[in-house]
Amino acid sequence: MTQTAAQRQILVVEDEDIIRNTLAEFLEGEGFDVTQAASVTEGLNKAREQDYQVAICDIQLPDGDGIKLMRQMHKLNPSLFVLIITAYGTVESAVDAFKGGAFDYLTKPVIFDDLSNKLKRVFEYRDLYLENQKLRRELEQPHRFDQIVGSSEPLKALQDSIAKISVTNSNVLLVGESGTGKELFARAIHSAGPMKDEKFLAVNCGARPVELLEAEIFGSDAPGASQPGILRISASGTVFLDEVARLPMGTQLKLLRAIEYEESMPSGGSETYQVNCRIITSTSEDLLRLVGEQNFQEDLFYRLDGVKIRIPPLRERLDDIPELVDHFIAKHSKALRKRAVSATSETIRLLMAAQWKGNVRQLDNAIERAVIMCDGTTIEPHDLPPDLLGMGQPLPDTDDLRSALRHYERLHISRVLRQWPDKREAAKRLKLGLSSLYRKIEELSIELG
Ligand SMILES: Nc1ncnc2c1ncn2[C@@H]1O[C@H](COP(=O)(O)OP(=O)(O)OP(=O)(O)O)[C@@H](O)[C@H]1O
Repeated sequence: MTQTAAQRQILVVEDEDIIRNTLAEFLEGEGFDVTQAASVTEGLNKAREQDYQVAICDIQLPDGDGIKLMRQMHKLNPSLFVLIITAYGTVESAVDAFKGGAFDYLTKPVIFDDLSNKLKRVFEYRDLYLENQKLRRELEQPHRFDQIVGSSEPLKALQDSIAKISVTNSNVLLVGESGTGKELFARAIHSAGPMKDEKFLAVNCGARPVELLEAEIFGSDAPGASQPGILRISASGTVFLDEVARLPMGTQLKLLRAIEYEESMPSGGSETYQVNCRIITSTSEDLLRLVGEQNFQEDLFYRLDGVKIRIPPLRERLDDIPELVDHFIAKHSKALRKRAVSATSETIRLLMAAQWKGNVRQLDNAIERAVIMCDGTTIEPHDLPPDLLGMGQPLPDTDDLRSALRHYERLHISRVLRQWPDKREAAKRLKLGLSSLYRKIEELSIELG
């Protein structure tokens, strides 16, 4: 998407006040959103606070050089494009600037026409570059299913499995924590299968009187309570039984029969009917454990477990978060008629450090809230739900100060470690020595993710 000049943010790092102010004035006149910094330290701080699209940096700054600053800013934001300002006639420094990753350079005194042309080029190139990256990501995913967002290695492997299984029309068990996308994957399997034009019918097997549940699944011919039942009306489509472990034991036997003999009987009826559909089941529980506890039929378990797909929790595929965030921002901005278009790198970094016990559904809800709270077009860390990073953790259940301090210490160190998994970096942030950090991890029994 091409942005207008007003949406484009430029950081100008130049120590000479008069040059910096003139540049800023000119750029603002051209419609850019300009932030000024007079040193490496200030420039770096600004780059940490916000993502700029372009930075214009003087090569010589009072506390360091612009090329080093450019390298550090690239680490924070790899899609930042930099124009370096060099003194007139210093070819070597222009070469250094290119080697260091600058897009182009300007010589002092800066000529506005030259600056305008170079900026025009940089933004055109940047749009093409980002578009190209997006296309490349899409091309790298041969089995991409439209609705499934993410390109982490675990998700790619999952998409491969789904692509293979969907064409066979066999029954499938999807195993994954709540909110990982089991229903979404069930729909994807159906839509990529040979019977994609037939019906997809879903039922949640939890919390319902057994008669109602059985009528809904197998049908009922009882007078006054007749129901077709999804196994009967799905014909050769797909039936999705969500949370299959919640089926009562007797109902599980009926399901086993429907799968084994490919036929079923409605309650209160006297004639069997053919079951021709694909049956996709899902569970967030450990079925084998339930079999051990005699809460799940062993035969049904072996039937279902044959073709099983595990959907990894979000914490095992954090690389999907940036794409999911973009996807949910677009979804909610549209629904809420808001202008939010992106999240800052800091926001993404915080999101990647959160625990996500509620998986993708929780991320979806967090972004919805952030889109509502967001004032401008960019989602900032303060727009996120406050309890996301453990700020809303339960209070310690003791009045003893020492235990309470240990409790907070554990929470704080765990949060920093999630955010900075590299222990050296975490120790630096915590202002602890590395060995002290290791000692604390052991003393406080901190689990490492
Ligand atoms: N990879 C993904 N890409 C896009 N949206 C996703 C993805 N995974 C999950 N979602 C979305 O997250 C929400 C939760 O997904 P879904 O209902 O399929 O999860 P579930 O595992 O079936 O949850 P539950 O077990 O609680 O029923 C849905 O809005 C779904 O569209």
